[in-house]
Parts: sequence; structure tokens; C-alpha cells
Amino acid sequence: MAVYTEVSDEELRAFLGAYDLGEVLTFKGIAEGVENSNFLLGTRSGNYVLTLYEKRVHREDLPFFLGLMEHLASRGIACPLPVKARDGAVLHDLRGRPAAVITFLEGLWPRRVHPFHCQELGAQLARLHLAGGDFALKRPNALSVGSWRPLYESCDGRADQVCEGLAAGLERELDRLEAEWPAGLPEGVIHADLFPDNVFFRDEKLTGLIDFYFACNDCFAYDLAICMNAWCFEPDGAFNATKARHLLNSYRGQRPVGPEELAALPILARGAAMRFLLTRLYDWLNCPAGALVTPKDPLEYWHKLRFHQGVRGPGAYGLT
Ligand SMILES: Nc1ncnc2c1ncn2[C@@H]1O[C@H](COP(=O)(O)OP(=O)(O)OP(=O)(O)O)[C@@H](O)[C@H]1O
Ligand SMILES: N[C@@H](CCO)C(=O)O
Repeated sequence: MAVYTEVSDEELRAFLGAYDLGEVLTFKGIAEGVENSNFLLGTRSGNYVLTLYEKRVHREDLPFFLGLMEHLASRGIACPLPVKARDGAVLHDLRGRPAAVITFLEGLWPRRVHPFHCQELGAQLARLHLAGGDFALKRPNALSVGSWRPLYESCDGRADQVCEGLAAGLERELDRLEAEWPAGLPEGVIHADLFPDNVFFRDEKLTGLIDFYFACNDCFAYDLAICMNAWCFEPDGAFNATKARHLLNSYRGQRPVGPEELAALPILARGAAMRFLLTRLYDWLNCPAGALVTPKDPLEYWHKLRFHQGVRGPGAYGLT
């Protein structure tokens, strides 16, 4: 999250007039994150997060995201619940943007990832995939392979401003991903952005998942690849096969992963790295002046992508 759109006291009062949340006690912007404008909201009835949906979230997708949180919570996956206003709706407008209030989830996200975090994550990711099985709505992945070249082109040939040679490397990789992207793998609802800052823990136990605003229908193994990239590299860039083994094996303890899914992991991990590299590159080059946001480093994902380019099979991910 971040704050792109400020909300004045009067605007907040008018907006919350439609809810039964009680007197406002605290209200402050959350600097963490990069996608939407988020505020911590404390009222007489409890703590909430107020989100104004920004650039990448389309209004027509919000019923999917908010409905999915309700669905998963009803299936025992701890996640925030959208709060209904008195008119029964969870979505309203604030400063010209769609906005919603969701419940605040207790817990801390891991600043330093240990293998036990990956183990907890793997099992919960599989449970999420299973729990999404009977969710009625569908949403294709708007950030899958077909979107990467247009996203790259929207960076106007400026990739080399970030790193000399990046443009040529990305173009070669896009050709390869477009030619080899797997089809026909088992699919369903995936989170698609399950980074450490979206997973809360208390002691060594996972307590909840947040940030479902990229959730979509896509192959389950792609979600695993996203998590492997986000959780199994060390701060110095080294891949940690022990963490990957914990992640993959605890996932497999809840949902069997077929040989075709395992074989696809290296290319899926390259694609997952490309997806986050490109959104980061775009944001790096187009950071709005005055917004409370720290853009994330695109090159972190270029290094991850380069690692997977050298991988010959899923054995590199700690599997035997
Ligand atoms: N329901 C919630 N309960 C508690 N904290 C929350 C909740 N929603 C968001 N936060 C806090 O706000 C931070 C940013 O939220 P979130 O990850 O949803 O933002 P984002 O803009 O989608 O960013 P990114 O995708 O970069 O993680 C979280 O790391 C967490 O600290
Ligand atoms: N989790 C993403 C930001 C939200 O898309 C990243 O780290 O690039």
C-alpha cells in the first residue's frame, strides 16, 4: 500500500456517514506497499483498513476480490472481511475512486524469512487453492504472459536507464516466454501476489493473508513460482533451496502436484519474475511526484530471472 490520494477529515466523515462503525478515533496513511491508497482506521467498533483503489485495480474486478475474501474466510482461510455500509454494499466512492473498508488483521509479516515461514506458507497456499474451488466468480489473469510485452512497451524503451543491456535481455526473454509458456496445467483461483508483506504470523504460526487485489484464475503452479521468487532468495540474491524445499513439500502435503506442474516450475518462475520485474520497472519510471510510496527495485527481479534461466529442472528447487 501507499498513499496516492489524500482524504480530508470532512471527506472521511462524509464517507463513513454511510457506515455504522462508531466514532473515529484514529486515521492515518500506511506508507507500506505500492498499489493502492491505504489508511488505518480506528473507531469505537474496532480497527479497519480503508482502501482507495488506484491505477491497476479496475472497478469491475472489485466484486471478485471482495467476494473472494468473503468466500475464503467462510472456508477457514484467515483474511480481511469487507465491511458493509448501511445500504448493504461494500463498495462506495471516495475522492472519485472506488473505496472499501476491510477488517484489520492482527499479526506481523516476516522481515526476515526462515524455512519455517516457507513451510507454513506452502500449506496455506495449497489450502487457499483448494478453498477457491467452489468460488462462483471468474477473473482471467490480466498480468499473465500476453500482457507482458505491452507492459514492457509502455516503458517506452527506457529499460536501459535502469541498467545497461536490460532492454535487449528483456526482449529475448519475452520471445522465449511467449513461445514456451505452458498450457493445460491444473488451475483455479490463485492469490498471485503472496509476498512476505502479505502474510501475517504470530510466533511461528501463519495467522492470515491479505491483499487479494491481483487474485485471478490461473495455474496453481504459477502461484507457487511467485512465492518461490518472493520467499526463497536471500537478501544477497542467492537462491535458498532449503526454503524452496520447505515451501514445495508442505504445499504437496495438502495438494498433490503432478509431474507436469513440477517440470513447468522453471519456466513459470521465469514468467513470475518477468511479471514483477515489469510492473516494478513501469512504476520506477513513472513514480507520481508527491505520492507517499517507495518504488520497488526492478533489478531484484532481473537477478531472480537470470537465476532461473540457468535452471535445468525442478531438482534445483530442492526437490529429489
Ligand atoms: N487488513 C489488514 N490488516 C492489517 N494490516 C493491513 C491490512 N491491509 C493492509 N495492511 C497493512 O498495509 C500494508 C500494505 O498493504 P497491501 O499489501 O495490501 O498493499 P499494496 O498497495 O497492495 O502493496 P503490495 O502489493 O506492494 O504489498 C501491509 O503490509 C500491512 O502492513
Ligand atoms: N508485491 C509486488 C507489489 C505489488 O504488486 C512487488 O513486490 O513488486
